[in-house]
Amino acid sequence: MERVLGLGVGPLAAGTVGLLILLKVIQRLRRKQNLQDKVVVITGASSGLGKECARVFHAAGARLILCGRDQKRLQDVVEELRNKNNNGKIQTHTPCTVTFDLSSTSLVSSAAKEILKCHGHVDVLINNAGISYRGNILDTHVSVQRDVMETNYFGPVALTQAILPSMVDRRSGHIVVISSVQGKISIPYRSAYAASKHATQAYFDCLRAEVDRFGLQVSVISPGYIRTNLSINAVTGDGSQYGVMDKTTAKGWDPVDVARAVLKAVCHKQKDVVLAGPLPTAAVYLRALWPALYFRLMASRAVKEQRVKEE
Ligand SMILES: NC(=O)C1=CN([C@@H]2O[C@H](COP(=O)(O)OP(=O)(O)OC[C@H]3O[C@@H](n4cnc5c(N)ncnc54)[C@H](OP(=O)(O)O)[C@@H]3O)[C@@H](O)[C@H]2O)C=CC1
Ligand SMILES: CCCCCCCCCCCCCCCC(=O)OCC(=O)COP(=O)(O)O
Repeated sequence: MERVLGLGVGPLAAGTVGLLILLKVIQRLRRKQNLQDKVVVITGASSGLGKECARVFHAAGARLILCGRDQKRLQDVVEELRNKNNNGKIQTHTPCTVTFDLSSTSLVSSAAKEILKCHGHVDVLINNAGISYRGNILDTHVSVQRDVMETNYFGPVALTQAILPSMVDRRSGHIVVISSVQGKISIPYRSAYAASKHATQAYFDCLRAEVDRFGLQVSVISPGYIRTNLSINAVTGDGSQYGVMDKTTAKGWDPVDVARAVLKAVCHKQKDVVLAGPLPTAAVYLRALWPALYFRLMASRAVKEQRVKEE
């Protein structure tokens, strides 16, 4: 009898599992967004991760609107993409550019009007632009804390809120924000940056819940270190440029891999993605599950880093 049952249940179980996997694959394919001809806005498209996102989304056939503060650098990206050979399978488009400083709310709202004029609507908004910070809280002007918040938090908030009504009207749209592992955990000497990224995480989590009923998507991407000019461009406590390529940044992820992960998050409508190695990922869990130990580790990290600076 057992043998009969064994013979009967084995193939039945295997069949059920196979069917479930097939259903999952079909569900995934149905949910997958095709980017051909989609209107994709990328802030901070002149360098680093934003520029790689421009390459990846352009190759996928998206109609890009590239944003940054420097028209010449944006135009260089446009020229590069215009001259790119595609294999003919995907129709690519020459990107538009919109130049503005994210840290000024009034400039952002007029830029949003310009963005909407390009193609009449936006399918995907990638809030990527940002600036980092290096400094001791004791020596940091409050104005620096505010400035980082303006660029990293209020800028994306203002741009998102200016584009959002048109997405709600169309019952369609995807808002992406590039946060950081530092949107989930704070490490010493990054107060302004970590605070701006924590605020970003909170705001976009609220947004996701509020716009779900209109069929809109929100993705928060939290990368670890990426090989870009972020540390060079970082501000210090007195507002001057840090100007150093940190070892952690130089050894970071290739921005191409992060840009591909952003594309995947859009295609598969992923809500919250952490793109980091085992140690930062473990740190995120430790902060949530055993905060006292995490705080101890961070306090000794702060002392060690201070000692290195003083040597
Ligand atoms: N590199 C890393 O280790 C990590 C980066 N990130 C995040 O990735 C995002 C991209 O940074 P990354 O590519 O690394 O750094 P980069 O310094 O290379 O790029 C930053 C981009 O942001 C734009 N930008 C900066 N300030 C403003 C502003 N006030 N208004 C408009 N645009 C502005 C810059 O454009 P322009 O100067 O031409 O205006 C530039 O294109 C940031 O949000 C960063 O926090 C997250 C985790 C790790
Ligand atoms: C169960 C064992 C857990 C052990 C945890 C030990 C704690 C290790 C701390 C690791 C800290 C990782 C910090 C990662 C920071 C990071 O990746 O930031 C990404 C950025 O945004 C980089 O910006 P920056 O300007 O800081 O270069």
